[in-house]
Amino acid sequence: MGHQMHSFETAPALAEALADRVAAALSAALSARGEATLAVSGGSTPKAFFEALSTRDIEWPKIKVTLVDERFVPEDNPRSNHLLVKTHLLKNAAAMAQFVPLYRPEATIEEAAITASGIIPGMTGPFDVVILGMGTDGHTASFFPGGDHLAAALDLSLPRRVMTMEAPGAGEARLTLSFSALQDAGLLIVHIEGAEKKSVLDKAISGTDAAEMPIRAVLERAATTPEIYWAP
Ligand SMILES: O=C1O[C@H](COP(=O)(O)O)[C@@H](O)[C@H](O)[C@H]1O
Repeated sequence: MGHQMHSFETAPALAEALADRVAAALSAALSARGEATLAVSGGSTPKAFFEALSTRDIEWPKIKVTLVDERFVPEDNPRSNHLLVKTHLLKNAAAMAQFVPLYRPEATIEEAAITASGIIPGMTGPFDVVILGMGTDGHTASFFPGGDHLAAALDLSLPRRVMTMEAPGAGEARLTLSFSALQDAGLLIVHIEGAEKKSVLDKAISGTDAAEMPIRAVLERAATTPEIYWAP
């Protein structure tokens, strides 16, 4: 399996181009089916892209947005990916989107994963668009090296679902979509920025062990060819 590389001179140029690309993919899905689904990542990288996408003139009320992963913390926690999306994406035209959070206020994270699996979009068929990030440890979504459920999360024979993940480098316990739910998106993007992440990506490309660098599962085994958007 290969990948397609899109390199930009600046992060703002990447944000605008990626917003155009995602908006076009969502519009195409809306024309075909009357609805569209988008799963986005958290972290610090997507902020400018979210801001740009929020201004695109598409039929946001018909678009369901969710997260590829989330910490098991409520929306008002500063480390919540929901808070990030609310602050930077669900505004301007995109304020009308249907956001479906991964976090559920259940007593345990296991119960939250079961509840979320029954509610969030993308559990019965491919997402129209998935935006992945990547950490400098090679994690993507909450597929962390050393994660307690990493093997199951990457197992394509297992159904689409929301899973729990704990790992030494993850901080809080996490909720994550399974790889089976992400890898066949109509448009599969890996969005990374900076020289350090480029060298992490190069290292990932030069090896095969997904347990060491889970982003390799995306690069090697995704049904949809991943498109990497990178700027220094
Ligand atoms: O923990 C996470 O980190 C990755 C990468 O985040 P960044 O801050 O380095 O951009 C992100 O893709 C993931 O959604 C998030 O939960």
